[in-house]
Amino acid sequence: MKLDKIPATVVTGFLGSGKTTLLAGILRQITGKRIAVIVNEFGEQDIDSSLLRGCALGCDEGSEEARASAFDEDGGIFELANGCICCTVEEEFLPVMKKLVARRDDIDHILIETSGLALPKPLVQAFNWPEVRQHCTVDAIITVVDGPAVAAGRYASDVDQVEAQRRADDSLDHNPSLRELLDDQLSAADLVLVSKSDLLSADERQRVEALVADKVPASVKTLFIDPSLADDPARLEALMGIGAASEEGIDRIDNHHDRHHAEGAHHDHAHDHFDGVVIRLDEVDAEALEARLAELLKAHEIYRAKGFAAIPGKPMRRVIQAVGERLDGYYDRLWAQDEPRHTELVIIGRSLDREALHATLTTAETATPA
Ligand SMILES: Nc1nc2c(ncn2[C@@H]2O[C@H](COP(=O)(O)OP(=O)(O)OP(=O)(O)O)[C@@H](O)[C@H]2O)c(=O)[nH]1
Repeated sequence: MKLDKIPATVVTGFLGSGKTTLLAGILRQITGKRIAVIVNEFGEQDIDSSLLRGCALGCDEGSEEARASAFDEDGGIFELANGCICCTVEEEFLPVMKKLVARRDDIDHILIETSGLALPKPLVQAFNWPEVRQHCTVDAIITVVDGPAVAAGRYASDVDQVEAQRRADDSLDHNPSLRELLDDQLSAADLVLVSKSDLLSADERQRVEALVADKVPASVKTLFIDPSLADDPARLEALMGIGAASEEGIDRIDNHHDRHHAEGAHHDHAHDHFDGVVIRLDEVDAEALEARLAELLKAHEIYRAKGFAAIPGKPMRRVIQAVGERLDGYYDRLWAQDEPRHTELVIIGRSLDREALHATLTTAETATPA
């Protein structure tokens, strides 16, 4: 039986901002991970779920069996089509989460795409319900911002779309303006992805960057993405926090970093370049580690940190994950008898200085290695 919690990534962002494109890219690329997807259609008649369907739990042939055993009826995609997810948390979202919790041995990660009109906070609060909290954890709230729409000032003025959607569905209790929605979605964000950066000029990019920076704290980072990100599974997976706390995930990032630097890689993608480093430490003080991580998240261009820690006197290892202002830790499993008790963290970001990060984190170690 699984002792660790299933991480859930919430992807929010306004209508048409690129949430489904991002999720479909992830589901197409990621292999060997069993991913359940909750998608909140809200008046769109199945479009998003049909795009995603067939990709959940992997698109490759090898996953067919896993799909059949884990999600007989639904293929891994759970549609919440009866209204905006934040207005129907109790009736719609919780029952699906309970269903997933019951099948937790078959699920590695949950991806949730909210409707473009949803306010993410009520959804996140639902993770505090006892049945859900015990087995699931919010990995990150990722807010997708439509770069060209923000650059063109559409969020400030175009309230008509919201009105039209609201009239189309009685269960939408709130009536936010686009500006309010953007503010709310940004204030909940642990990480902001600005989509369609391939369509932005340098000036527009700066405008969007300034607008977002004005609304999020220093720890919450903004990354510009375009469709080419979908061709880069290692970094896409790392960015989304999928599998990064596993030994295998850590090795992949480590190898990718070393190869990348050995090749002196040059990227001219429209999306921001980002990379991962692995930090290895001995036993650490849990509080000190979290405090050091919080400092680093503010001071460096870190998109997320994930891994596990050995805490003195604790027979179980502690999973650590940090993104934006979200810093979580929980004990997931016993250290095996022949397993060395050590701490390993993957840090994903831009222009990362491994030595500097190590120098800060090593102060959380409780004993100097022999
Ligand atoms: N040029 C460009 N187009 C993009 C990008 N991401 C998404 N799109 C396009 O933007 C449109 C909307 O994308 P979706 O992924 O459906 O957006 P969404 O946020 O899921 O939309 P809703 O489900 O309506 O809320 C589609 O036509 C995509 O092909 C991008 O990075 N660059």
